[in-house]
Amino acid sequence: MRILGATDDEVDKRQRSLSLNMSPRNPGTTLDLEWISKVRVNTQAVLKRAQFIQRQKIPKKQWQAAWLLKAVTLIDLTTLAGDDTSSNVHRLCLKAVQPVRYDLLKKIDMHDKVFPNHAGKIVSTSREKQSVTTAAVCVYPSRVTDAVRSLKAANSSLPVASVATGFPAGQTPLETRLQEVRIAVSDGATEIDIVINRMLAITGQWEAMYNEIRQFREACGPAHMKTILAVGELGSFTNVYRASMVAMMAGSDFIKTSTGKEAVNATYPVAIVMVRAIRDYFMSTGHKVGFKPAGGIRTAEESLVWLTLIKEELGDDWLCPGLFRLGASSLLADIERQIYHQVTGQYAAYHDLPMA
Ligand SMILES: O=C[C@H](O)COP(=O)(O)O
Repeated sequence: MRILGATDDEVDKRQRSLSLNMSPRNPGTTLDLEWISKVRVNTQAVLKRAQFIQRQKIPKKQWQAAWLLKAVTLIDLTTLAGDDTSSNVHRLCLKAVQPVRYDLLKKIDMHDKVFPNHAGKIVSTSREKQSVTTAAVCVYPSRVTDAVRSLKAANSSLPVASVATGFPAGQTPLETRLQEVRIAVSDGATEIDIVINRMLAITGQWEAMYNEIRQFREACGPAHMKTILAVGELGSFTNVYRASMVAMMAGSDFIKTSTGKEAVNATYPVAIVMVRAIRDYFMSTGHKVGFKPAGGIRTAEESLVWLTLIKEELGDDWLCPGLFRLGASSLLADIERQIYHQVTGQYAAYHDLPMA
């Protein structure tokens, strides 16, 4: 997988010039159907690469604590349940603002370190001067106002992400899906996680898919758009690559693996295909698109494999909230337990750590 029709010299030259002139958002491009139709993904090569990534050594001791904290700052802390209420969204927001116990951070001298958020700004609460936060909270459109209110009360500028466009199936009329995006933005969401129309991707209607995503991008206005491909329902790696590329050409700021509601969610092989598409798109256009694996990511160890995958495939530039997120509803609890273990040498009981 690489730029079609470009020589190695051209690619090198382009990469050098692009690193000096980056655009913060992806404006998209015209739809290049020739590129899409010529793509073929080598399944064996993808599987081999995914195995290699999984076999990489995981950092130990204080390095592990540092990597785990980094993972925390990249989480879109999510609740997407039918029984979500303003009170569990409030609890989620408080956990996002203070994801790791203050005394644990203090013991590893990380209580006053600052981390840039997706916009390169420093996020902190005035009360505790706590600077380790998650990257964002992610909720259903009806809960956006609750999240905005809770974060404001906590004096936090953390972004609120809203899923939209008939999440998770995307099987509602286009006008309804567009209206859902507009409402979430006007309620205060600054990030919108749209789902693609899988029917269009499965049947190869790339132009129609491109046009829909373009309209979602317009409806998002200034809000950053993450496009969920629901990879477990796309049938093949080649289709995943094609859908990734079409989504980026249509102006997605991020491409995201899954809703968390499909039978197969974020897997390493599918991530390899998506990040190679991101790299090819960057080399061809100069626009950096972010990547968000989501769905079924539960353990601290998995989070370290995800960081390794990004570091190996896209480089350190991508390891920031502006270009990488972990979408997860229950990952943070395990990471905090591991940090507790690193700091105290003991395993935390459930009552030792506040819940999300
Ligand atoms: O977008 C995020 C996903 O819905 C989260 O999935 P999860 O509940 O399996 O962590």
